[in-house]
Amino acid sequence: MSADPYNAHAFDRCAAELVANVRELAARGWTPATSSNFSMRMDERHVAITASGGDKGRLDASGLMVVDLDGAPVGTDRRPSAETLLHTRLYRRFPEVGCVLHTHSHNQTVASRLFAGAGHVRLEGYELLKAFAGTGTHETALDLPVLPNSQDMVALSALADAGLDRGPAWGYLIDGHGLYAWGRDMAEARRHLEAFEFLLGCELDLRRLQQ
Ligand SMILES: CSC[C@@H](O)[C@@H](O)C(=O)COP(=O)(O)O
Ligand SMILES: [Zn+2]
Repeated sequence: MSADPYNAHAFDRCAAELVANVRELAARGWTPATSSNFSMRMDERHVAITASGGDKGRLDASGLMVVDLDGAPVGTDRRPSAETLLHTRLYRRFPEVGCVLHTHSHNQTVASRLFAGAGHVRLEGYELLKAFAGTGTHETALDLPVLPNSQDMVALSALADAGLDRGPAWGYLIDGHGLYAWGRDMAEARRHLEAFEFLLGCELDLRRLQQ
């Protein structure tokens, strides 16, 4: 545990935004069985993140804590999300990223299995691609990476980081696991998460209908 001081107001601001949004995402069934984790950047050294375990549909500020960019708890002995390093790696790599959202929806999990062999899901020709920051037309393609799952977060976060060298992305899937999506703030991260969820649902339906 680090004692590195942080601004309590910054934590309260992030906590309020996280609690409201996480509960809404949980109400959609995207966080089954205590799965999923969520974070927001507080400042250049601190991140507010969900503690490990707990029903995300009942999240309140007591289910949130502070970690540094190495994933070490700050000012508490509580256990942060088991997947904290996947969050902090993104905050380290992209100074502009302000929010990381990880969910385990049915669509995300099925798509991660279906497209694991290809290593990505190609999302192409959809109007909703314009939901992704920097995309102004449907006449484009976005490859959502699919990574192999692992319980070794050091290895998995390094793999995710290497995958991002291949091109810009606002998210990745993990095989049999779920989706990570991020953005400059909560509103953008949530827009990206919702767009991925919708587009993955479209891809799954198309495959069913094309059988
Ligand atoms: C309850 S199974 C899901 C977990 O293994 C994990 O993938 C997850 O998303 C939640 O872990 P957590 O440690 O609560 O952040
Ligand atoms: Zn998970």
